[in-house]
Amino acid sequence: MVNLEARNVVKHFQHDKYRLKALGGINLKVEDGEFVCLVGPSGCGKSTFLRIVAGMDTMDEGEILFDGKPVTGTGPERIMVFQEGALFPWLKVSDNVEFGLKMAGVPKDERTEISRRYLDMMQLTDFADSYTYQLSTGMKQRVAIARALVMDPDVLLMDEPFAALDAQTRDLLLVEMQLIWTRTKKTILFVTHNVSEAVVLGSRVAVFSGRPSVIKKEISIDYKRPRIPEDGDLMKYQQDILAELRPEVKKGK
Ligand SMILES: Nc1ncnc2c1ncn2[C@@H]1O[C@H](COP(=O)(O)OP(=O)(O)OP(=O)(O)O)[C@@H](O)[C@H]1O
Repeated sequence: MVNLEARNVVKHFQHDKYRLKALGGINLKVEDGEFVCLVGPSGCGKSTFLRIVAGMDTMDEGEILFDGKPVTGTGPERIMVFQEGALFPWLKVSDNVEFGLKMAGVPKDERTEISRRYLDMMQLTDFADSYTYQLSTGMKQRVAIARALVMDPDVLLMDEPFAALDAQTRDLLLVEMQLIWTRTKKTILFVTHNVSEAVVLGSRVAVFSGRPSVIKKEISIDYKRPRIPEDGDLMKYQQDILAELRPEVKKGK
């Protein structure tokens, strides 16, 4: 079943006197429980598109449908996972994870039970009472993911969440992310500039063209999980994506 659909999404930005057309008509259908990675040249509008899907930014033309209904703003069914920097340093890890539930008026006992479950899933139980500044970057990123997951959204929107991580931590999180997806069956839209990351995570990869961007090609990754970046059989998919991407990056230069 399709639960998220972008129809001809167009977005301009004003730069002094120049009106920049960022999104040139994005069309994308995402089935319930799919993991779709968005790749494209720098500045093509991936983050802009994700913000529009989240309801945090508006579009000039087109529409986003969730379960067939137009999206008109933010909603609890679509949650953006912010970078680890968006955590609250004055709150303990458990309170960071519970924050959205508290805002939603969920009673303390229930909040604690839910956050314990996700802290366990993210292997953070021993750090529940620590402050976020006492954690490594990878651990903070896991807190940020747990904070989104506790809200039990249908759709998780992730904008380059692993970009600031060292290679080893990223490899661990790539495996964890696949386990989380398998366990929770969430629909995930994941922006990355890293093609290897996209083929490891995605059940499908959508390649954006240069600005004004459209989705140039969608590539299904039908391959067993959990996947690791070193798996040589994934190279074929990477090459297909890079063949689409290279001319777009060159055009932009
Ligand atoms: N608030 C804004 N005001 C003006 N222009 C903007 C704004 N946000 C984005 N843009 C422009 O829109 C285009 C798309 O930006 P966006 O950040 O969505 O691209 P991206 O594909 O996510 O890039 P990257 O991969 O480098 O993060 C860029 O040319 C950028 O300059």
